[in-house]
Amino acid sequence: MSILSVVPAGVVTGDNLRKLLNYAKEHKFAIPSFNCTSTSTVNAALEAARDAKSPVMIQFSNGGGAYFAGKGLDNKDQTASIIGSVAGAQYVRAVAKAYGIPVILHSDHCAKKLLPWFDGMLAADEAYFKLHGEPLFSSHMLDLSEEPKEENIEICVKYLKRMAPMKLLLEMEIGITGGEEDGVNNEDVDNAALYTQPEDIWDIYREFSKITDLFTIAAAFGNVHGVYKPGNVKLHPELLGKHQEFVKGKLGTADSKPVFFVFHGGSGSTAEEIKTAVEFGVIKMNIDTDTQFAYWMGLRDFYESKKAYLQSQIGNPEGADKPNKKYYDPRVFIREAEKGMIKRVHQAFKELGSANTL
Ligand SMILES: O=C(CO)COP(=O)(O)O
Ligand SMILES: O=C[C@H](O)COP(=O)(O)O
Ligand SMILES: [Zn+2]
Ligand SMILES: [Zn+2]
Repeated sequence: MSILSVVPAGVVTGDNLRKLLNYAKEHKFAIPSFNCTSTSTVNAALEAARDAKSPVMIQFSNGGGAYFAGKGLDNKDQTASIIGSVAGAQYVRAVAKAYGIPVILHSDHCAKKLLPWFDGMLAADEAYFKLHGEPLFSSHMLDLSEEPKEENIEICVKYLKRMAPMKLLLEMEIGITGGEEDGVNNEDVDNAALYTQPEDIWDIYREFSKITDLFTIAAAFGNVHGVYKPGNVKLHPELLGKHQEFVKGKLGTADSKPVFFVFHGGSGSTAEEIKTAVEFGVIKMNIDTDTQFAYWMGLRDFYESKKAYLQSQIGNPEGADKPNKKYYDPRVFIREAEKGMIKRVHQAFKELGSANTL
Protein backbone atom coordinates (compact mmCIF):
# COMPACT_ATOMS: atom_id res chain seq x y z
CA MET A 1 0.00 0.00 0.00
CA SER A 2 1.42 3.37 -0.97
CA ILE A 3 0.75 6.76 0.62
CA LEU A 4 -1.53 7.98 -2.15
CA SER A 5 -3.86 5.09 -1.47
CA VAL A 6 -4.09 6.31 2.13
CA VAL A 7 -4.27 10.12 1.75
CA PRO A 8 -4.94 12.35 -1.28
CA ALA A 9 -2.54 14.76 -3.01
CA GLY A 10 -2.67 18.39 -1.89
CA VAL A 11 -2.58 19.90 1.59
CA VAL A 12 -3.51 17.30 4.21
CA THR A 13 -5.08 18.17 7.55
CA GLY A 14 -6.87 16.45 10.42
CA ASP A 15 -7.64 12.77 9.95
CA ASN A 16 -5.53 12.58 6.79
CA LEU A 17 -2.61 14.20 8.57
CA ARG A 18 -2.89 11.61 11.36
CA LYS A 19 -2.99 8.81 8.76
CA LEU A 20 0.09 10.19 7.03
CA LEU A 21 2.12 10.49 10.24
CA ASN A 22 1.09 7.00 11.31
CA TYR A 23 2.07 5.70 7.90
CA ALA A 24 5.51 7.30 8.30
CA LYS A 25 5.88 5.79 11.76
CA GLU A 26 4.82 2.31 10.61
CA HIS A 27 7.07 2.40 7.57
CA LYS A 28 9.97 3.89 9.57
CA PHE A 29 10.59 7.11 7.70
CA ALA A 30 10.29 10.81 8.47
CA ILE A 31 9.07 13.71 6.36
CA PRO A 32 11.35 16.71 5.90
CA SER A 33 9.97 20.17 6.60
CA PHE A 34 11.57 22.95 4.63
CA ASN A 35 11.56 26.57 5.76
CA CYS A 36 10.27 28.53 2.78
CA THR A 37 10.30 32.27 2.27
CA SER A 38 8.97 32.77 -1.26
CA THR A 39 7.04 31.09 -4.05
CA SER A 40 10.43 30.17 -5.51
CA THR A 41 11.55 28.17 -2.48
CA VAL A 42 8.08 26.62 -2.08
CA ASN A 43 8.16 25.52 -5.72
CA ALA A 44 11.64 24.04 -5.34
CA ALA A 45 10.51 21.93 -2.38
CA LEU A 46 7.34 20.78 -4.17
CA GLU A 47 9.13 19.97 -7.42
CA ALA A 48 11.75 17.89 -5.64
CA ALA A 49 9.06 16.07 -3.63
CA ARG A 50 7.12 15.24 -6.77
CA ASP A 51 10.23 13.90 -8.50
CA ALA A 52 11.38 11.96 -5.44
CA LYS A 53 7.84 10.57 -4.95
CA SER A 54 7.75 11.79 -1.37
CA PRO A 55 5.32 13.66 0.85
CA VAL A 56 6.72 16.99 2.00
CA MET A 57 6.21 19.65 4.67
CA ILE A 58 6.41 23.37 3.96
CA GLN A 59 6.83 25.68 6.91
CA PHE A 60 6.97 29.42 7.43
CA SER A 61 8.94 30.96 10.26
CA ASN A 62 7.88 34.26 11.76
CA GLY A 63 10.54 36.07 9.76
CA GLY A 64 9.94 33.91 6.69
CA GLY A 65 6.26 34.85 6.76
CA ALA A 66 7.08 38.55 6.97
CA TYR A 67 9.53 38.14 4.10
CA PHE A 68 6.88 36.36 2.02
CA ALA A 69 4.63 39.43 2.28
CA GLY A 70 7.54 41.79 1.53
CA LYS A 71 10.34 43.37 3.52
CA GLY A 72 8.83 46.77 2.77
CA LEU A 73 5.77 45.97 4.86
CA ASP A 74 5.64 47.18 8.48
CA ASN A 75 5.57 44.26 10.92
CA LYS A 76 3.99 46.24 13.74
CA ASP A 77 1.90 43.89 15.92
CA GLN A 78 3.02 40.99 13.70
CA THR A 79 0.84 42.17 10.81
CA ALA A 80 3.38 41.37 8.08
CA SER A 81 4.18 37.97 9.59
CA ILE A 82 0.48 37.13 9.76
CA ILE A 83 -0.32 38.40 6.27
CA GLY A 84 2.74 36.70 4.75
CA SER A 85 2.28 33.34 6.48
CA VAL A 86 -1.38 33.26 5.48
CA ALA A 87 -0.54 34.31 1.91
CA GLY A 88 2.16 31.64 1.79
CA ALA A 89 -0.30 29.03 3.00
CA GLN A 90 -2.87 30.11 0.42
CA TYR A 91 -0.22 29.91 -2.28
CA VAL A 92 0.77 26.38 -1.23
CA ARG A 93 -2.90 25.39 -1.23
CA ALA A 94 -3.31 26.81 -4.75
CA VAL A 95 -0.52 24.71 -6.27
CA ALA A 96 0.06 21.64 -4.06
CA LYS A 97 -2.49 19.36 -5.71
CA ALA A 98 -1.03 20.05 -9.16
CA TYR A 99 2.27 18.56 -7.97
CA GLY A 100 0.43 15.33 -7.11
CA ILE A 101 1.90 14.92 -3.62
CA PRO A 102 0.57 15.17 -0.06
CA VAL A 103 1.77 18.41 1.54
CA ILE A 104 1.75 19.32 5.23
CA LEU A 105 1.46 23.06 5.76
CA HIS A 106 3.07 24.26 8.98
CA SER A 107 4.30 27.32 10.87
CA ASP A 108 7.63 27.21 12.72
CA HIS A 109 8.85 28.39 16.18
CA CYS A 110 6.51 30.78 17.96
CA ALA A 111 7.94 32.16 21.20
CA LYS A 112 5.79 33.85 23.85
CA LYS A 113 6.46 37.32 22.53
CA LEU A 114 5.25 36.24 19.08
CA LEU A 115 1.85 34.89 20.21
CA PRO A 116 -0.03 37.64 18.30
CA TRP A 117 1.36 36.01 15.14
CA PHE A 118 -0.01 32.64 16.28
CA ASP A 119 -3.39 34.21 17.06
CA GLY A 120 -3.50 35.78 13.60
CA MET A 121 -2.83 32.47 11.88
CA LEU A 122 -5.40 30.72 14.05
CA ALA A 123 -7.98 33.34 13.07
CA ALA A 124 -7.23 32.53 9.42
CA ASP A 125 -7.59 28.80 10.21
CA GLU A 126 -10.95 29.41 11.84
CA ALA A 127 -12.21 31.48 8.91
CA TYR A 128 -11.06 28.78 6.47
CA PHE A 129 -12.65 26.10 8.63
CA LYS A 130 -16.03 27.84 8.48
CA LEU A 131 -15.93 27.75 4.70
CA HIS A 132 -14.22 24.42 4.01
CA GLY A 133 -14.57 22.28 7.14
CA GLU A 134 -10.79 22.13 7.63
CA PRO A 135 -8.15 24.63 8.80
CA LEU A 136 -5.94 26.62 6.38
CA PHE A 137 -2.75 25.13 7.85
CA SER A 138 -2.19 21.50 8.82
CA SER A 139 -0.25 22.35 11.96
CA HIS A 140 1.49 25.07 13.95
CA MET A 141 4.41 25.15 16.35
CA LEU A 142 4.45 26.82 19.74
CA ASP A 143 7.93 27.22 21.17
CA LEU A 144 7.63 28.13 24.83
CA SER A 145 10.78 26.24 25.72
CA GLU A 146 12.29 29.38 27.26
CA GLU A 147 9.46 29.48 29.81
CA PRO A 148 9.12 27.21 32.89
CA LYS A 149 7.78 23.77 31.89
CA GLU A 150 4.47 24.25 33.73
CA GLU A 151 3.79 27.48 31.86
CA ASN A 152 4.87 25.93 28.58
CA ILE A 153 2.35 23.11 29.05
CA GLU A 154 -0.39 25.44 30.31
CA ILE A 155 -0.22 27.78 27.32
CA CYS A 156 -0.01 24.86 24.87
CA VAL A 157 -3.07 23.24 26.47
CA LYS A 158 -4.99 26.51 26.18
CA TYR A 159 -4.20 26.67 22.46
CA LEU A 160 -4.77 22.95 21.92
CA LYS A 161 -8.34 23.42 23.13
CA ARG A 162 -8.86 26.05 20.44
CA MET A 163 -7.14 23.93 17.77
CA ALA A 164 -8.68 20.53 18.54
CA PRO A 165 -12.16 21.28 17.10
CA MET A 166 -10.46 22.02 13.75
CA LYS A 167 -8.21 18.93 14.06
CA LEU A 168 -5.23 21.25 13.75
CA LEU A 169 -2.02 19.63 14.99
CA LEU A 170 0.26 21.34 17.53
CA GLU A 171 4.04 20.91 17.58
CA MET A 172 5.58 21.97 20.88
CA GLU A 173 9.19 22.38 22.02
CA ILE A 174 10.68 21.27 25.31
CA GLY A 175 14.35 21.80 26.04
CA ILE A 176 16.26 24.32 24.02
CA THR A 177 17.53 24.18 20.47
CA GLY A 178 21.00 25.67 20.40
CA GLY A 179 22.33 28.11 17.86
CA GLU A 180 20.00 30.85 16.72
CA GLU A 181 16.29 31.05 16.02
CA ASP A 182 14.27 34.12 15.16
CA GLY A 183 17.12 36.32 16.29
CA VAL A 184 17.21 34.65 19.76
CA ASN A 185 20.78 33.62 20.44
CA ASN A 186 20.96 30.24 22.19
CA GLU A 187 24.65 29.69 21.62
CA ASP A 188 25.60 29.87 25.31
CA VAL A 189 22.71 28.16 27.12
CA ASP A 190 23.25 25.62 29.86
CA ASN A 191 24.18 22.25 28.38
CA ALA A 192 21.52 20.32 30.38
CA ALA A 193 18.76 22.40 28.75
CA LEU A 194 19.88 21.06 25.37
CA TYR A 195 18.83 17.53 26.41
CA THR A 196 15.20 16.91 27.42
CA GLN A 197 14.41 14.50 30.28
CA PRO A 198 11.93 11.56 29.87
CA GLU A 199 9.75 12.86 32.75
CA ASP A 200 9.21 16.10 30.83
CA ILE A 201 8.03 14.20 27.77
CA TRP A 202 5.57 12.24 29.88
CA ASP A 203 4.20 15.39 31.57
CA ILE A 204 3.46 16.81 28.13
CA TYR A 205 2.08 13.59 26.69
CA ARG A 206 -0.21 13.06 29.66
CA GLU A 207 -1.70 16.57 29.62
CA PHE A 208 -2.03 16.90 25.84
CA SER A 209 -3.61 13.44 25.45
CA LYS A 210 -6.52 14.57 27.56
CA ILE A 211 -7.46 16.87 24.67
CA THR A 212 -6.24 15.27 21.44
CA ASP A 213 -3.71 12.90 19.88
CA LEU A 214 -2.79 15.49 17.24
CA PHE A 215 0.45 16.78 18.73
CA THR A 216 4.16 16.33 18.18
CA ILE A 217 7.09 17.06 20.46
CA ALA A 218 10.33 18.77 19.50
CA ALA A 219 12.49 17.39 22.28
CA ALA A 220 16.02 18.67 22.60
CA PHE A 221 18.71 16.04 22.04
CA GLY A 222 21.61 18.37 21.35
CA ASN A 223 19.98 19.99 18.32
CA VAL A 224 21.40 23.22 17.00
CA HIS A 225 20.03 25.60 14.40
CA GLY A 226 22.54 26.48 11.74
CA VAL A 227 25.78 24.82 10.73
CA TYR A 228 28.85 25.26 12.90
CA LYS A 229 32.23 23.70 13.35
CA PRO A 230 31.72 20.61 15.60
CA GLY A 231 31.83 21.78 19.23
CA ASN A 232 30.91 20.46 22.66
CA VAL A 233 27.21 19.98 21.92
CA LYS A 234 26.74 16.53 20.49
CA LEU A 235 23.59 15.16 18.92
CA HIS A 236 22.16 12.23 20.94
CA PRO A 237 19.14 10.98 18.97
CA GLU A 238 19.23 7.71 20.93
CA LEU A 239 17.82 9.68 23.91
CA LEU A 240 14.52 9.70 22.06
CA GLY A 241 14.41 5.92 22.48
CA LYS A 242 14.59 6.42 26.29
CA HIS A 243 11.66 8.85 26.11
CA GLN A 244 9.61 6.37 24.09
CA GLU A 245 10.32 3.60 26.59
CA PHE A 246 9.36 5.84 29.50
CA VAL A 247 6.04 6.90 27.95
CA LYS A 248 5.33 3.33 26.81
CA GLY A 249 5.82 2.16 30.41
CA LYS A 250 3.53 4.85 31.80
CA LEU A 251 0.83 4.05 29.25
CA GLY A 252 1.24 0.28 29.48
CA THR A 253 0.84 0.13 25.73
CA ALA A 254 2.24 -2.37 23.24
CA ASP A 255 3.21 0.53 20.97
CA SER A 256 6.98 0.93 21.26
CA LYS A 257 6.85 4.46 19.82
CA PRO A 258 3.84 6.27 21.29
CA VAL A 259 5.36 9.75 20.77
CA PHE A 260 5.71 11.63 17.47
CA PHE A 261 9.06 13.42 17.69
CA VAL A 262 10.29 16.36 15.62
CA PHE A 263 13.97 16.87 14.81
CA HIS A 264 14.99 20.54 14.72
CA GLY A 265 18.24 21.75 13.26
CA GLY A 266 18.43 19.08 10.56
CA SER A 267 21.14 20.92 8.63
CA GLY A 268 24.63 19.56 9.00
CA SER A 269 23.43 16.29 10.60
CA THR A 270 24.99 13.06 9.44
CA ALA A 271 23.03 10.34 7.65
CA GLU A 272 23.73 8.10 10.65
CA GLU A 273 22.33 10.61 13.19
CA ILE A 274 19.22 11.03 11.04
CA LYS A 275 18.77 7.27 10.75
CA THR A 276 18.98 6.83 14.52
CA ALA A 277 16.50 9.64 15.12
CA VAL A 278 13.99 8.08 12.72
CA GLU A 279 14.47 4.69 14.35
CA PHE A 280 13.38 6.22 17.67
CA GLY A 281 10.25 7.90 16.40
CA VAL A 282 11.17 11.11 14.60
CA ILE A 283 8.50 11.65 11.92
CA LYS A 284 9.45 15.23 10.95
CA MET A 285 12.83 16.86 10.46
CA ASN A 286 13.33 20.58 9.85
CA ILE A 287 15.86 21.80 7.33
CA ASP A 288 16.62 25.43 6.70
CA THR A 289 20.29 26.40 6.75
CA ASP A 290 21.44 23.73 4.28
CA THR A 291 18.71 24.58 1.75
CA GLN A 292 19.55 28.28 2.13
CA PHE A 293 23.15 27.51 1.29
CA ALA A 294 22.19 25.18 -1.58
CA TYR A 295 19.96 27.91 -3.06
CA TRP A 296 22.85 30.35 -2.83
CA MET A 297 25.32 27.88 -4.35
CA GLY A 298 23.02 27.39 -7.33
CA LEU A 299 23.08 31.13 -7.94
CA ARG A 300 26.79 31.49 -7.20
CA ASP A 301 27.76 28.72 -9.62
CA PHE A 302 25.56 30.22 -12.32
CA TYR A 303 27.13 33.63 -11.81
CA GLU A 304 30.64 32.22 -11.86
CA SER A 305 30.04 30.26 -15.06
CA LYS A 306 28.23 33.12 -16.85
CA LYS A 307 30.10 36.06 -15.34
CA ALA A 308 31.05 37.53 -18.69
CA TYR A 309 27.39 37.56 -19.74
CA LEU A 310 26.21 39.31 -16.60
CA GLN A 311 28.14 42.57 -16.57
CA SER A 312 26.10 44.72 -18.94
CA GLN A 313 22.87 44.56 -20.89
CA ILE A 314 24.73 44.40 -24.20
CA GLY A 315 28.09 42.76 -24.96
CA ASN A 316 29.51 39.37 -24.04
CA PRO A 317 32.30 37.02 -25.24
CA GLU A 318 30.22 36.24 -28.33
CA GLY A 319 30.22 39.84 -29.52
CA ALA A 320 30.21 43.46 -28.37
CA ASP A 321 26.64 43.92 -29.62
CA LYS A 322 25.16 40.69 -28.23
CA PRO A 323 22.27 41.18 -25.73
CA ASN A 324 22.40 39.45 -22.32
CA LYS A 325 18.70 39.44 -21.51
CA LYS A 326 18.49 35.67 -21.30
CA TYR A 327 21.12 35.62 -18.53
CA TYR A 328 19.88 38.40 -16.26
CA ASP A 329 16.21 37.48 -16.48
CA PRO A 330 15.35 36.47 -12.86
CA ARG A 331 13.54 33.44 -14.26
CA VAL A 332 16.95 32.24 -15.41
CA PHE A 333 19.17 33.00 -12.42
CA ILE A 334 16.56 32.34 -9.73
CA ARG A 335 15.84 29.05 -11.47
CA GLU A 336 19.50 28.15 -11.04
CA ALA A 337 19.16 28.88 -7.31
CA GLU A 338 16.09 26.63 -7.23
CA LYS A 339 18.04 23.83 -8.91
CA GLY A 340 20.65 24.11 -6.16
CA MET A 341 17.99 23.85 -3.48
CA ILE A 342 16.25 20.98 -5.26
CA LYS A 343 19.43 18.90 -5.06
CA ARG A 344 19.65 19.37 -1.28
CA VAL A 345 15.94 18.64 -0.85
CA HIS A 346 16.42 15.32 -2.68
CA GLN A 347 19.19 14.42 -0.25
CA ALA A 348 16.78 14.98 2.66
CA PHE A 349 14.14 12.63 1.22
CA LYS A 350 16.80 9.99 0.76
CA GLU A 351 18.28 10.33 4.25
CA LEU A 352 14.88 10.37 5.95
CA GLY A 353 13.62 7.41 3.92
CA SER A 354 10.60 9.24 2.49
CA ALA A 355 11.66 8.96 -1.18
CA ASN A 356 9.58 6.54 -3.29
CA THR A 357 6.80 6.15 -0.74
CA LEU A 358 3.91 7.61 -2.78
O1 LIG B 1 14.95 23.57 12.93
C1 LIG B 1 14.91 24.30 11.97
C2 LIG B 1 13.79 25.21 11.76
O2 LIG B 1 12.91 25.21 12.83
C3 LIG B 1 15.95 24.26 10.90
O3 LIG B 1 17.23 24.13 11.44
P1 LIG B 1 18.52 24.21 10.48
O4 LIG B 1 18.55 25.61 9.94
O5 LIG B 1 19.68 23.91 11.36
O6 LIG B 1 18.32 23.22 9.40
O1 LIG C 1 14.27 28.55 13.78
C1 LIG C 1 14.82 28.20 12.80
C2 LIG C 1 14.45 28.43 11.42
O2 LIG C 1 15.60 28.15 10.71
C3 LIG C 1 13.87 29.79 11.14
O3 LIG C 1 14.82 30.70 10.83
P1 LIG C 1 14.50 32.25 10.56
O4 LIG C 1 13.93 32.82 11.82
O5 LIG C 1 15.83 32.79 10.20
O6 LIG C 1 13.52 32.32 9.43
ZN1 LIG D 1 13.29 26.87 20.63
ZN1 LIG E 1 13.80 24.81 14.73
